[in-house]
Amino acid sequence: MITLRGLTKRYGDKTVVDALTFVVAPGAVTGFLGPNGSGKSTTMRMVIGLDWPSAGEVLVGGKPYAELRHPLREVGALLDAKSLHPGRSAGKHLTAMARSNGIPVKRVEEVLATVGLTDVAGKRVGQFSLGMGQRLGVAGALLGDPGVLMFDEPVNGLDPDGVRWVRQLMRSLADEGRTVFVSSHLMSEMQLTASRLVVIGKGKLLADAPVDEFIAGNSTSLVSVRVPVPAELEALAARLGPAARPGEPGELLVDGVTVGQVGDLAHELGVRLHGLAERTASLEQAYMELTASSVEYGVTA
Ligand SMILES: Nc1ncnc2c1ncn2[C@@H]1O[C@H](COP(=O)(O)OP(=O)(O)OP(=O)(O)O)[C@@H](O)[C@H]1O
Repeated sequence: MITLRGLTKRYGDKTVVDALTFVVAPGAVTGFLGPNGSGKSTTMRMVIGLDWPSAGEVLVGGKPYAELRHPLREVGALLDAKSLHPGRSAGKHLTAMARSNGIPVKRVEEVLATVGLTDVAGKRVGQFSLGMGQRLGVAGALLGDPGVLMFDEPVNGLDPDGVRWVRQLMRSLADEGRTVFVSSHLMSEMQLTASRLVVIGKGKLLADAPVDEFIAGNSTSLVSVRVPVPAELEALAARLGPAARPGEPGELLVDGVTVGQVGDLAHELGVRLHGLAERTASLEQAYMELTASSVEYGVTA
């Protein structure tokens, strides 16, 4: 479990993490979302003691990171996959990590196999592709077999196979009862991977909810109705009033009604339909609506 209580970080007069209070629970993948510069990496860095809070606290399994006796056995993190010694082999890198953290060296082979790098264990890290570097970072996070795992943009640079692999890995780690906290900008991927979401904007908490609840609460579902005859489309639109607005040519988008209600009304008016469907909101839509006012470097159309 990761517990944040009023966690705050200031750089000069800029507050980049602003009084965050939430709990990342075990047994689930929790997605950590927010626009560029919203403070996700800074928050994660404070969890593992790489940055000091200006105020508040963050606990891992009930303790501040500095008080953990065997930190790598409690919390594993992939924060910056590029911060590796380029001249060292993957195997040597992990062995050094294991030795300095009291982890049995036989774990190195196990985690190399888990991330699919066994065959390149002797290769120098400097020759690794971006995806291989990400896999090695994940291996490092898993090395101490920790109960808490944190990944900052883990699918960055991975091919579709790698993306699917990360998704399955995150889910299986959560199924084993671990706490999995993962940041990403890929909404469709988060929708598939996470069961809970924490969303921040300009350092402040915007949402902390199960994915389904988040989508339902931050987006509007619409009914799309397609009418081939323009006069009939107009008649239907007139009866629906302000709830209806034009979509694509020959389409109306209707707010706050069910598919059944629109179908019944069309029947009553003798309007012929070529399509009638519910447009369910995606996580991306819900996220865009929630964070619209928190985007720091956005462009206005
Ligand atoms: N060492 C530092 N000194 C001053 N400002 C910093 C420092 N580290 C981060 N910041 C600022 O803090 C803010 C939050 O940055 P952070 O990297 O945590 O955001 P993020 O949500 O991870 O962004 P991204 O999605 O782009 O990775 C940014 O405005 C950044 O410029």
